[in-house]
Amino acid sequence: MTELTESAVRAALARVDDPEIRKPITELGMVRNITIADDGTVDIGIYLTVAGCPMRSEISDRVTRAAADVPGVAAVRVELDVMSDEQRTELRRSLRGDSADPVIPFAQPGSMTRVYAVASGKGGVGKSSVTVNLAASMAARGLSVGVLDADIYGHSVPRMMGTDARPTQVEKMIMPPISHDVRLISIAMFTNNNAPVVWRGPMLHRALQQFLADVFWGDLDVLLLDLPPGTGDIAISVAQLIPGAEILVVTTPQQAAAEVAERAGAIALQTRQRITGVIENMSWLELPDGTRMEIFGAGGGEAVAANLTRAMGADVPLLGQVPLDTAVREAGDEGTPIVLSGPDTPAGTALNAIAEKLSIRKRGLAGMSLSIDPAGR
Ligand SMILES: Nc1ncnc2c1ncn2[C@@H]1O[C@H](COP(=O)(O)OP(=O)(O)OP(=O)(O)O)[C@@H](O)[C@H]1O
Repeated sequence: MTELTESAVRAALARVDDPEIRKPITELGMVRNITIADDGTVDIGIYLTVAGCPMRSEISDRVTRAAADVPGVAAVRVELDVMSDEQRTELRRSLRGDSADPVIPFAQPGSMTRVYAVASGKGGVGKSSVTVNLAASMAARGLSVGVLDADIYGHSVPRMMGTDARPTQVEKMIMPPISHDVRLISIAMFTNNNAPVVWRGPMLHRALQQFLADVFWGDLDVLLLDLPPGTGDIAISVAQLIPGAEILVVTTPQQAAAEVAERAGAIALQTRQRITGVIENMSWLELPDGTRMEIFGAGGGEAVAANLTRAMGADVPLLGQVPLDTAVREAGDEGTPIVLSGPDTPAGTALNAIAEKLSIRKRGLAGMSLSIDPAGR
């Protein structure tokens, strides 16, 4: 029988990731001590990043499971401790580098993250529903995905993703809750009891900047921004803060919605941002006999795509049409997006197909930026 050693237990713990930071706890300085008794009982001391860490029982379970698997271990006891200020500073430094001022990682040259700003001309067209479904679908495809809910007027993303978790703060870093494998930050997480937020342009700009810079997003393949409806200041802020962000326009087939969506897109002309495409939502309702009832008319998405193509002088495709389906709303209310809870429904299929078109990693096989890009950027 092989002898039970501290290094064997440590090797097992190296496979335990912190649930929020998603890096091995051994690399994060979270293992305080490993003590092995003669009878095979292993005592493990673990440093939590903050007292009252919401993940404490999850971390304790993961550590117990990993250690229990080591041959020769008879029992595992985990003692939770909390990092000192110095340890937290050290952790922040190891994750963030030494820079005193947090920077927006997505605005740095060579950033590997594709940033999609989801915009619509008016409210209620399903922008948030589209955002959470694209995010969940891309994450299910193995991409590392984040969502920033910047829709201060109707921050519905946490509910649609089924989480009411609050972010943990380590030093000045905000750890986003993770739901359906998507890292999530919403203004709703920073307000009391869903109180409406009345913020003017400069405050919004500051909030957005903070969420982009202070949140520990990790190495994202894709970040989706759920913007407030309209062509307001926030679209300009996005362009200033992340010049490489691309725009996805969500509209309904209704002509009026199409007109406002176009205005939302027109701002991209001024800010020189790329419009990746148009998504038409609420396109039709499928009746039990299989016929389609076009409740909001027809052709809006096609018209917006054609007009934006003309205005931008570059192809702006209609990426897909998502039918009206009560299952979309129910899935949102229940906190599991339809792409996961009903992937074979017409709406789930349409949203998954759009997500597939957008799931293009910037990073190459060696983690380096490729000089060619299938989407022609
Ligand atoms: N394809 C669809 N079928 C059925 N219901 C839908 C569909 N898309 C969205 N909905 C429902 O419509 C309502 C509005 O959607 P959502 O909140 O996503 O819109 P929004 O454009 O983000 O609105 P706002 O920006 O004003 O908050 C929600 O109740 C949502 O569940």
